[in-house]
Order: sequence, then C-alpha cells, then structure tokens
Amino acid sequence: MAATDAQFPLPKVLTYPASTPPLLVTQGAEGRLYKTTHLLSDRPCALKYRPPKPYRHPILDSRLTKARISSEAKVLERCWREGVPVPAVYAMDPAAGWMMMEWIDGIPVRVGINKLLGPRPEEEALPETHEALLADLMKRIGAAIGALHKTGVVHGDLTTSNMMLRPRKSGQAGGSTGNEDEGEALNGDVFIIDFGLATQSMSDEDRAVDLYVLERAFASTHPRAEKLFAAVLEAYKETFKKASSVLIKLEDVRMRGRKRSMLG
Ligand SMILES: Nc1ncnc2c1ncn2[C@@H]1O[C@H](COP(=O)(O)OP(=O)(O)OP(=O)(O)O)[C@@H](O)[C@H]1O
Repeated sequence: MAATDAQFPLPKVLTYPASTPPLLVTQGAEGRLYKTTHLLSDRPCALKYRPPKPYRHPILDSRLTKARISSEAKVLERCWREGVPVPAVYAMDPAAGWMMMEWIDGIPVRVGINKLLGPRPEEEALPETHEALLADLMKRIGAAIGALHKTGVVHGDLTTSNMMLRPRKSGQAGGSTGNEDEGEALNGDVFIIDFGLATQSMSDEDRAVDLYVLERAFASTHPRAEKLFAAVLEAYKETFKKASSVLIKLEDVRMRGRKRSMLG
C-alpha cells in the first residue's frame, strides 16, 4: 500500500527524501509499520510508528507512546545483544513515536505453514514429508523461544504471526532440508518480532503463560499441525536449562485454561 494516503499522515522522519517512497505494511489498532530506506538507501528497514491518539489526553498520550517505544526498543536491544533472533534496532525517537529496525526479508511463520499445508480439510492426515518439515520448523521455534526466555524476557503475545521466517541463502550452512521444493515455504531462520507487550521476567509462571499463549494460538491457527507442537517444547527444553520447571508450570496453566473454558 502506498504510504501517501491522507488518512495516514506520515511521521515527520518519513517526509525527508529517500531512495524509495515509504511503504505502509500494516495498520494496527495502536500503530503502523512502514518499510523504508530513510536510514540508508540500500538498506530497507522497518519503521514502527505509534501516531498520536486524538481520544487521549495529549500529555498522557505522549507519555504513553514514549514509554512504549522505549520499552520495546530496550527489550529488542537486550535480546539482540544476547543473540536472540530478533530484528536489530537501528534508530529511534520515542518522543516522536517511532523506532527503526532491521527489515526481516521473509514471511510470517503463519503464512509459511499455511502455504505448506494448503487448503486441505482439518481431518486429513499430513503426508510424512510435511510432518518432517513442520517438525523441523517447530524445533527452530522452540530454540528461539528458549533463547528469548534465557535472556529474562517474556514476549507476551507469541503467535505464528509474530514470528518471521527469513530464507537462508543457498550454500548457507543448514539451509537444506532435503525436500527443497516442498520445504521452501518453511526454509529459513526464525525471527521473533512485535515486542510491544514484552516484559522482563524470570518467573516460571510468566514463561509458562508465554508458551501457553503460543500453544493455543497454534492450535486455532493450524489445527492440522497441532500435534507437532510438542516439538516446540522439546527444542525449548534442549535450549534452555531452566525449562523443566517451566514445563511443569505449563501443566498448571493448561489446567486453569481448561477449567476456564469449561466454565465458559
Ligand atoms: N522487522 C520487520 N521486518 C519485516 N516485517 C516486519 C518487521 N516487523 C514487523 N513486520 C511486519 O509488520 C507486521 C506488524 O508488525 P508488529 O506486529 O510489530 O506491529 P503491531 O502488531 O502493529 O504492533 P503492536 O502489537 O505492538 O501494536 C508484522 O506482522 C510483520 O508482517
């Protein structure tokens, strides 16, 4: 979508000359995501912008926006420094409501999985090759979450839309799955994005809730692949040495979830 629509006035930083016009990628309830080359002409980046909210008191609004942008950037920087696969933060102006980060040139994990599964009915069994490809992706997801939790960060909104798959270039180690054509949709490194609800926490409960949110989201978005979710937890356990107590807590969280859904 062209970003010049009068309905969405650009943040000032995107009104300066650049090698390509900014592109509005998504418009959510809280913010917008642009693809832009405003930082360097040959390096696209993602600009997250939280525009002023006319329904909020202006002082409160600017304080909230500033705090949210700063907090998201701080968490991303911490993760990036510790080797968690997240986009690098390039620049920010919290008072103006924006943060510029590395553009992950790939597709959301949700799209990759749906591409592989195709529009088949829910009850149809998965071919073995698909199971293997999905299990491999699940392991990459589990390892990414393990690395995240290891740094003392919980995401707060883990879904397959908040993870991107960046394809590995041919010849790059680990790029081959053995099923090149079919596996293409799921090939690549998993990056976790959207840290708008992330917090710093070392608690088993918070970590377990993070996993539970993903488990529920996965079951409703990809019911045909639900049973493969166990591979996420296996890889999580292999990556994160405090995983055992989190997984015990996860049992409690699931139980509470079941009770809640029985009570309606
Ligand atoms: N670094 C990135 N590189 C490429 N695409 C991105 C990047 N960050 C976000 N996106 C794309 O933009 C979409 C929206 O981003 P994001 O989820 O961070 O925003 P949001 O949902 O509006 O945020 P919030 O929930 O904090 O209000 C993502 O689903 C993804 O497709």
